[in-house]
Amino acid sequence: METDGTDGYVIEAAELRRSYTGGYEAVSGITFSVARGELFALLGTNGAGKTSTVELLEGLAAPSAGTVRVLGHDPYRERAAVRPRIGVMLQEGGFPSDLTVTETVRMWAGCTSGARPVPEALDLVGLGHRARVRVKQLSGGERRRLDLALALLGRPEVLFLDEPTTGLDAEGRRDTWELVRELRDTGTTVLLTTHYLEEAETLAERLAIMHEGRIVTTGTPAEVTASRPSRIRFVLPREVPAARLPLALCAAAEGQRIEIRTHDLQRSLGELLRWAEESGVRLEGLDARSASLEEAFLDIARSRTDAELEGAL
Ligand SMILES: Nc1ncnc2c1ncn2[C@@H]1O[C@H](COP(=O)(O)OP(=O)(O)OP(=O)(O)O)[C@@H](O)[C@H]1O
Repeated sequence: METDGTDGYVIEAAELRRSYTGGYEAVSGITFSVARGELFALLGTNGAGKTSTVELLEGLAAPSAGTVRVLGHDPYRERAAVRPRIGVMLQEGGFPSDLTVTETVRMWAGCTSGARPVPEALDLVGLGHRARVRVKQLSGGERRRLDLALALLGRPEVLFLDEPTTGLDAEGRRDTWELVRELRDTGTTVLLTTHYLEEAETLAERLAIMHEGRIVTTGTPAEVTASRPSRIRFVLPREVPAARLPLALCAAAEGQRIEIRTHDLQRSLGELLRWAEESGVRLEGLDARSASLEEAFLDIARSRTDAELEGAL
């Protein structure tokens, strides 16, 4: 394997910016790095700038400012050095739809150095049984898998997956997760963008959440969720007003529906259950859960918007 000259980081972005014609800045100075063999997820609200960022990393466009290195090279200026070592799964592959699955992969293999045998690539993504089918007859999920087969064809050291499981059913999604994990376990570095927070929570070792062109938070999934509150929800019986809840439990009430947000789930839940027991109150639909990435994400999107609103006043 070639040395990357990067002290273990195979992707490095520093103060990266990207402006489109007309001056709109979609990426506004982001800095992050991905270590060899790491699975890093880039998350964000719609239009946050994820695809614009990934295209810079893939060398499909040049940044308007800042630097990007992939495997120690500038992926735009030194494309010839980088391209054979990366695999790219775009959001929409766009294949000639009259070709069969095998013909499509074979055609792609012709442009890929050291390509895997076609049957191996198809088996990897669970498309072996569809080898003779024309691309136009594939389902949306099967097309996504064909996209993935093409990205994996050259046994890439760095794999870019842009929304890899969009359109896949639950089983297909889990199969793809399994495959992505196997690739990571064999040393492939993976940069993933996704709208599915569960996907990022399950797969990513580290992640960054983007909002309006900036990275708002970054860390391991546990670090990103750690600062967020856990929550307890339940419905009080009609005859018990929310005001009767213990003062220490800071709760939001919508009629009889109660939501408690807490940084000490065990203590708050214990206190609530003791009170309910002593008062003989039944808590309907009781649900207690630790902060998830989804809540962290929503919190970030909301608080940023609130902060911006306050700033604008
Ligand atoms: N070619 C372009 N010209 C002008 N603006 C663009 C272009 N491509 C994207 N944008 C704008 O840049 C911003 C970021 O888009 P981008 O596709 O990178 O976001 P994203 O995070 O990938 O969004 P999504 O999750 O919706 O796919 C958006 O406001 C988008 O409208």
